[in-house]
Amino acid sequence: MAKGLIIRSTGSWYDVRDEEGHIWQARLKGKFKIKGLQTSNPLAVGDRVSMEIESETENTAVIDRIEDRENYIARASVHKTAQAHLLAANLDQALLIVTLDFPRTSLGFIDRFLVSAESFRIPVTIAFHKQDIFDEEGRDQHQPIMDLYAGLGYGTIRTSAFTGEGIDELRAFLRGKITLISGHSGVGKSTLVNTVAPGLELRTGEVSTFANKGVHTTTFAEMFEIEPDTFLIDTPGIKELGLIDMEPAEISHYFPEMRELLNECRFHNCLHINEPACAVRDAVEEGRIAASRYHSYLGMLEGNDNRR
Ligand SMILES: Nc1nc2c(ncn2[C@@H]2O[C@H](COP(=O)(O)OP(=O)(O)OP(=O)(O)O)[C@@H](O)[C@H]2O)c(=O)[nH]1
Ligand SMILES: [Zn+2]
Repeated sequence: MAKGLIIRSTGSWYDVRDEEGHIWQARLKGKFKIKGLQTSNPLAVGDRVSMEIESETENTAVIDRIEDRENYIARASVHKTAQAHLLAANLDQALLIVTLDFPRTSLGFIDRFLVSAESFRIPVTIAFHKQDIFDEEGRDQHQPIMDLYAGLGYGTIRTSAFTGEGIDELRAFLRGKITLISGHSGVGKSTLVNTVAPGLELRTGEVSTFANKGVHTTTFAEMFEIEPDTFLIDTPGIKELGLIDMEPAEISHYFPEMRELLNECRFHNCLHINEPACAVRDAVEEGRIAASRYHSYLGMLEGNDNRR
């Protein structure tokens, strides 16, 4: 019996890293029931499991137990069934890479990601990348946006793969943790990861997934060990990270600045649109809640998906 961490999933086979760092090819034991969450796939990257070694020579094992998850991320199943598709489990934190230009990441996209992460209880740090591109004025324009998110409890960091700005800080942030890395196409995710972990190719031989520019047809996440006990998760499906089964009245619970006012609205099921005596709308009018955040909120209520 050995304990391990799932670092890769291809559907029915899993790569499981044992405590010595050896990687086994493992399958799930025939009759295996997981209580609780109904998902279209039973296990995901980041799951901690117990396994029985099957063959030392063929390097195979059989998974017979899974430890309770701290958290997980999922997205609506591609086949539109009621079941969610599990993307990854036991994440310590997420790093959202954004660029205020070249290309511009919209605040709506950032807010949507933050709401999803809040719903999955994953703390987020936002990297404002490609700092080298901006002149002094452009750098200054970052500050109110960074202050907004820092004020809401999110980490913020300025980074550049070309000047090295923020790279040491980023390394320290990642050390010893399992981190989900996300950002839309073109923000420089691959470049940043390769700058933070230049030896990644040598260590995993799997870096192609990070650099892969193709259409993401696979929906299986992969975990990269960039240094001992420091893992990055790249989930192909993360761009689809949706507001799974989120009731309209629930969305404001995932805006920290709205959450703390909810008891002050007259109606307990207030949607903060045009109800009387709404504490959230008062806060927006008085500038205590940023207009951009409220705008994102209304967009999510309307089912606007802000994916671009
Ligand atoms: N100026 C500047 N450009 C950068 C920086 N980091 C990455 N880039 C450039 O941004 C472009 C996109 O970088 P990638 O690393 O391929 O971006 P990606 O986010 O992985 O993109 P996808 O693979 O499409 O998801 C490339 O031309 C990079 O050279 C940076 O810090 N500064
Ligand atoms: Zn209200």
